[in-house]
Amino acid sequence: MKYISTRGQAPELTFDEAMLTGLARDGGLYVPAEIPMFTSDEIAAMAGQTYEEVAFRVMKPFVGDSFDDVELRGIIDRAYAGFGHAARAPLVQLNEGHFLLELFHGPTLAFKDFAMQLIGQLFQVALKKRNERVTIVGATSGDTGSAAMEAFKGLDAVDVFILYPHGRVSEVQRRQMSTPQEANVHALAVDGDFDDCQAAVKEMFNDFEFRDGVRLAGVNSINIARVLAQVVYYFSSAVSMGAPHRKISYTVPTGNFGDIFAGFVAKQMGLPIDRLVVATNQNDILHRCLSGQGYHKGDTIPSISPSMDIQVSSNFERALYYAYGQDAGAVAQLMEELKSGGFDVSQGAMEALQEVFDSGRVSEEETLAAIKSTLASSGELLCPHSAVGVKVAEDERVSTTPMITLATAHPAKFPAAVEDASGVHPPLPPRMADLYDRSERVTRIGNDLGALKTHIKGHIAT
Ligand SMILES: Cc1ncc(COP(=O)(O)O)c(C=O)c1O
Ligand SMILES: N[C@@H](CCOP(=O)(O)O)C(=O)O
Repeated sequence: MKYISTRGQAPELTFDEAMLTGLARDGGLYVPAEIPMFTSDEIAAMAGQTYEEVAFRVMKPFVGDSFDDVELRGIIDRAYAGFGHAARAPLVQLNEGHFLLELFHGPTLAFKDFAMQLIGQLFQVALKKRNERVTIVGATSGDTGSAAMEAFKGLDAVDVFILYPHGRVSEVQRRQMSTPQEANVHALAVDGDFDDCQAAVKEMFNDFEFRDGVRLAGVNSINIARVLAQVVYYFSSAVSMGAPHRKISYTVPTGNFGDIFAGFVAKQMGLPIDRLVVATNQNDILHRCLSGQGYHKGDTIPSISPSMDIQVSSNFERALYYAYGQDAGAVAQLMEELKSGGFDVSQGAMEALQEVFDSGRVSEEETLAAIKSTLASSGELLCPHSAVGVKVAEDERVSTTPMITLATAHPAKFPAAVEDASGVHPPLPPRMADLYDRSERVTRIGNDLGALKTHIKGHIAT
């Protein structure tokens, strides 16, 4: 299996090379040169298998020769051993035809753990074989950062620097990033928003002297391995609902478009997904774009679903690549236009996007109301991001196809908003009960690329 850049000017790589490379050297994002397809029989045979077995079958064609079967099975088993639910990603019913896929039973209580725990293991094995070390720099609006620190803390061959927007993550998210005491993980509170953090990471990748000097790697959804690991739970959930003999739709609380892009990949692999519904909060650039208004940046407005406070949605580039018929030149041109504020999507590409994706936007009041009404009607306490998804799913459901909404984080990560909406204070799981007593270690830093690079170079273990 080979991986190619959405902008067409970077070398073709194998799975492990693409994973360790992160951003392509032409500024684009790696995608599989060909998306593998499963037959109906192969999909049907996944029913009743463990999550780990489904992960093996789904990941194997993407991994190719980069890891042998014994290595891959061991990696998958270690990745999910620490999850707090035997099913890993359990489905619960909210009402007739509407189900919730709980993706928050991992070590940091968000869906990011599914991919991050896996790539933590993949990195370890790959770096050991190559006898190399890397510097991971990541941007987070709260959840990627804590998941990355958890997956990579204490590893010899990796230093991790996580940039998060100062004052714009929840207190639990901040403490999850600032309290690990392992010397190889570093939390950097940047004076800016998530888009500033993500832009800084991409600029570091585009500065080849810095990139090669520190041997830069990325674990944001820039990294194709991250996105592919998220394909697995579309398969595990769909087969448990009757796929391939039944179509399923998904609603996905969306920010950087990685999670829903994983759903797009699952659909291309033959999973009978009917609609993929993008649910946004008031930072609704994706909803506006999918409604035909072009992709034009606005200001990021802080919300009660802070992990989705994103304007430049990194993986939308991958969706555009397919919508433009894999025309890398067209994608490169659009990304050039984005630097000056945005672009309009051609009619053909818009039709291709709308053939797969629907979208909806949810206000702050509606998010609070969705938390309250879902608790009353089903007993499920939602985090604000999942509530955005549930609200859009309820609005968008027009067919008899079952709808699965992805519950992307545990309510205890956002206790203030959840309590405000429902009157219920969601407790942290017992293993994290002392989070507020642990000492914090964080560096406050300006939104200044030079200062960030200097800080990182000065704190890498040699
Ligand atoms: C809790 C939560 N929900 C939803 C999202 C949006 O996911 P994506 O960025 O993959 O669109 C994020 C951030 O990634 C998140 O942390
Ligand atoms: N919401 C994310 C933003 C980064 O997304 P990623 O999927 O590209 O890592 C977060 O929680 O950090």
